Amino acid sequence: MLVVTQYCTRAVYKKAIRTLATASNFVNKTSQLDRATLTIKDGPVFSGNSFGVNKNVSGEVVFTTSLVGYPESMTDPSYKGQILCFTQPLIGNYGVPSSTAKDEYNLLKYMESPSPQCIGIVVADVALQYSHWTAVESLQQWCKRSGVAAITGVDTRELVTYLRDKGSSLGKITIGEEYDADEDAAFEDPGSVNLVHKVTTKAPFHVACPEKYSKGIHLAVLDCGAKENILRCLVERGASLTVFPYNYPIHKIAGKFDGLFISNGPGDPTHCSATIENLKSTIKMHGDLPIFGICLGHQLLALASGAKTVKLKYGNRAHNIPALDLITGKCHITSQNHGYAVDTATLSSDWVPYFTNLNDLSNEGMMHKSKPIFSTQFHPEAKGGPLDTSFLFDRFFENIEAFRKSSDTNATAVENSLLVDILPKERVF
Ligand SMILES: NC(=O)CC[C@H](N)C(=O)O
Repeated sequence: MLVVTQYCTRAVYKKAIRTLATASNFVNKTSQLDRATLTIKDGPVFSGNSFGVNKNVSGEVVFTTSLVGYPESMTDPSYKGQILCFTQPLIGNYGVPSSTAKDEYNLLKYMESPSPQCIGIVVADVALQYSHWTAVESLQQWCKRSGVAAITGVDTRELVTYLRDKGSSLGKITIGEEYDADEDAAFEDPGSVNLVHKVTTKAPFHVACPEKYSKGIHLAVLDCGAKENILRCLVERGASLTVFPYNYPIHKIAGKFDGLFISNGPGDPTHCSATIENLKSTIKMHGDLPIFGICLGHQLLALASGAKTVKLKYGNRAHNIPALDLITGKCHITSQNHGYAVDTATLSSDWVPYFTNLNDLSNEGMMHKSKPIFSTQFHPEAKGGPLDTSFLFDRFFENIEAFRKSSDTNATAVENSLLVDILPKERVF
């Protein structure tokens, strides 16, 4: 109260007092919610309360230690089919922003895709009331409306200690009466199917760069489940984008573009064998083309170059993971969400590792020794935050500028000849 009186005008002080009075009347009524159970396959069972859709779900249970960004994480297509546990104990207190608001590039303003991609969430303490200037609904309303099962009241410390010890596990959220082991249905493993197929655009679409920013650059993007902010990071640097389904024979048309970007996406990268073959051909046929891959894009590029990927014990999902730049010796704080990693020891002699994770020493990136190709395991576009490695997009654009100077491609003419005007302007579901 002292703080309030010291720094406020009388009117603001009165308003603050009213707010405090309301807050003291407020009870987070989670005990009035339906019962729910989180069951880990061959592991512990947690009782709690349901605040999401009234539906039982089953999937891989993973955890993120990020403190903010639950709307961005939940709409990240890389979480497709997973049950996501937040270790930050209070989730929902700033509500959920609009799922449909667009920015000046016709990209989603707040979300990474139009709806949640994880099938369930697990929290210690959901905030049923929220406050934020961008919020249009509560986390509870959003989960109910968009079909996400959600359980609160779980000791997430115990759950995460178990997952770190035993590794990412399959699990189920069941709503209603206490869990009955006899009614056990099969645990679904979303990782056993090609999840990229479910999230990729079904047909090419075009994101135009507004004239005032345009540098006349035209990029091809392979959409394996691209986060909206990745597209924004490319367009706001002056490129228009033609975004292709993940298995499009990109090698056949890559020569018409100023660069190729390969996006993030869900599941095991080895499921995308057509993409891996297409990338192999692209690198062989278009040796000077600048290429940049993020997360799954990095793993696909590594597989195309002959390296191998491995499944991590429990993955890296956080917004504060240190990655050492092996070229400059600088350490960057990075945003991550992945369960697989490239095995550095298997990189072929044409490639060098670019970054290393300073927590578990796993591979965080690679770079071709002579071609303008590099990729990172972490997310330089980082929604939500931190932005430390956004310079990698600038680096990609430096490669693009150098390529444009040395090649005679007229991207604008090619863009027109591809009839991009008649392509859809957003992802095709
Ligand atoms: N964010 C991503 O692109 C994730 C890549 C891959 N699905 C993994 O889990 O490792």
